[in-house]
Amino acid sequence: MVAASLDMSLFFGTPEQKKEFSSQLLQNLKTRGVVKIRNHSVPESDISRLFELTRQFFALSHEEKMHAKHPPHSSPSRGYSYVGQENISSISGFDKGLSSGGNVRDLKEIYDIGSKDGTAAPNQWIKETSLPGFRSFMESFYATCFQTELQLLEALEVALDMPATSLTDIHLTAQNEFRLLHYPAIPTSELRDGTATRIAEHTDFGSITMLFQDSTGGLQVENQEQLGCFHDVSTESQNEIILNIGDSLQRLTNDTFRAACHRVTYPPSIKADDEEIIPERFSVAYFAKVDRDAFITPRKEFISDAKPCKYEAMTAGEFGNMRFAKLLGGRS
Ligand SMILES: O=C(O)CCC(=O)C(=O)O
Ligand SMILES: [Fe+2]
Repeated sequence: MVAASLDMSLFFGTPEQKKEFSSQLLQNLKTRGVVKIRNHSVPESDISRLFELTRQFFALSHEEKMHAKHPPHSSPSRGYSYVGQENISSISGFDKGLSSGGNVRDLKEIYDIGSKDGTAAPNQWIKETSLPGFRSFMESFYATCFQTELQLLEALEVALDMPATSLTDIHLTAQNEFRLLHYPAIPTSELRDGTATRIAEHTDFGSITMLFQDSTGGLQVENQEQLGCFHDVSTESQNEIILNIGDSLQRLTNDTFRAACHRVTYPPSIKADDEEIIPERFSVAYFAKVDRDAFITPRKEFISDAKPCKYEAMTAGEFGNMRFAKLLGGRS
């Protein structure tokens, strides 16, 4: 099953078109777990610059990147983590009541950025001279993504029949996370015995994730109508946004739709038995988060006698801290 591609210009059209886009969005997230979006409000020129700077960032020397190193106890994540430092298998199955995915190494290096006004944890920057313009571009790209995030949340309010602004109102402090990812080129043999992967199976834990990926391939998402079955999410153009929901929105809607499990492994064109080099891959994930002091408890419109409340009261901040504690436990 392939991920559908939706035209977001409908959202900006007539009220009927907006409704049509919104219900297609929800339907696809419910069944396929992920949807691709084109004609959204992030300018193509910004996405080109984003990939250019992401490549340049990871091409810097280890010392230059370590100038912005992830502080040992930073929660949420901030700054640079080299290959092997963060292994997401420590939180595989986290909110699904499953045991973790064991001790699988992720062969990725990452750089995490939060809001520039955030109080949760300070951003960590490389020297301006290492990559001139990097910081100012990333700060402004964060703000651009925030506007698109609010539009997508509005579309979900429409599709879910929620009161207007009920989702956007709990996202106004923009305490989001923004992650640059680089998966270095590796021989297929590195992934063969299952002790290492590019990124292990997991769900995201914010409300929605907007992902940008290059054309390398390897991203897979669990089919929501056939759990346990993963399908490839290829990309026609790096300008598409790949959208999935996270645990917080699953909780808020009392499982009306579920956070889809996803992972990155071999690109579809390469098989485990081939003796080949898997090319390097770049992606950027923008994780929209519910405001830290807002509750992610199921809202009353999603609770009924037939569908009792599944989750206890908890703020987004408390939920995030729980999850980061687990992730920090898996760091080397
Ligand atoms: O690199 C990708 O395409 C996915 C990254 C991801 O799932 C994450 O960072 O949560
Ligand atoms: Fe993810």
